[in-house]
Amino acid sequence: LERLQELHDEAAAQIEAAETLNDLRDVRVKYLGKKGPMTELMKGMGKLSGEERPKVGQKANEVRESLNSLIDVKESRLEKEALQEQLKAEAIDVTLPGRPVPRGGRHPLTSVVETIEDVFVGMGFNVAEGPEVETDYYNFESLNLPKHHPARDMQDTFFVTQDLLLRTQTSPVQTRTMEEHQGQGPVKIICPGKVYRRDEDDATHSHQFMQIEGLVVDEGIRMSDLKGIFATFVKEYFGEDREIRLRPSFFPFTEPSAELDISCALCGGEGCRTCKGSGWIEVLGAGMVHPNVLRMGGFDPEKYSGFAFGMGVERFAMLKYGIDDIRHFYTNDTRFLSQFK
Ligand SMILES: Cc1ccc(OCc2nc(C(=O)N[C@H]3CCS(=O)(=O)C3)cs2)cc1
Repeated sequence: LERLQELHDEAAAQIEAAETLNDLRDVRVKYLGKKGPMTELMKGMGKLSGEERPKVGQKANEVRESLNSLIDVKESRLEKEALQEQLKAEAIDVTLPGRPVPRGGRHPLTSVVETIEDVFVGMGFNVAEGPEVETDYYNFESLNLPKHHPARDMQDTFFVTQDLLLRTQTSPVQTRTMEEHQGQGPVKIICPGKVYRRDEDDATHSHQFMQIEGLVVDEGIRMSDLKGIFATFVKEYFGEDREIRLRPSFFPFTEPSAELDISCALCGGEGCRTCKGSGWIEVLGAGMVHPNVLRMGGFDPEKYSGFAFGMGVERFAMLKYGIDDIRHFYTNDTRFLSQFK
């Protein structure tokens, strides 16, 4: 009987000390299994006296039941703990913010072109595009720049062959569009696109840049139409409280010609670094289409008149975003580009 009690206490202690379900199973096999001490004891029952045998048998059953219930209790506790551990490990915090998905973005020049296009399309302009490799005729001659004109100078232009070149402005698209109209107005287009100049790159000059030119040809087009279109464009693009002014200028393809200034947004016209103290910022060039250009485009200058303009896209982007070096647009540095997502 003492032996049975010893066994019970020994096993109970190991059950209590068990840390995993495996430890517990080992204790059950060790004490209650076929080769365990309990079985050994039961084998010895035969040698006991008549009065002792039932007592030992009963004690043995009590020990076995007690150990089984101790094991069951411990087992369910270990299983509960294991489940708690698993739940904690696999817990998902559904309130966490989603992981950002890396995504691309528009190039700043693309978004400036699209914004300016929207304004002019809103005023009834169509968008026209054309080839970047152009003939000498469309890039120069049709724009009233006859052979040997200084603007054709080799130093400014990338020539592919004697007659083929990289366009220095998007004006050829306007000539091509006029030709397609067979002398019938109205023409009302803007021509965005890449242009190329054989020039040393620096903070404000790039050998490749973008332009948006425009052309309106119809009967009775006047300088006031030109001014009206720009008044609307500048207020929509640069803000309602911007003022505009036209300064006389010269271009071979327009007569009279002008340059358009807008009042400086930073100093409101007092003068600052951005507007070099003048209070005004030049944004584009324009003028009434030269009669020779109309004629070469197939329009009768006695019947039709028109105005045209040209603007540098990088200049608009640099004004809008406060960028100080034009080369940022073309070096594909994601530290620069990712600011415009
Ligand atoms: C048939 C045709 C007739 C006339 C045309 O006149 C296009 C014009 N461009 C300008 C002008 O100032 N352009 C510059 C602005 C900044 S820039 O990008 O460096 C080029 C004035 S009038 C075009 C096509």
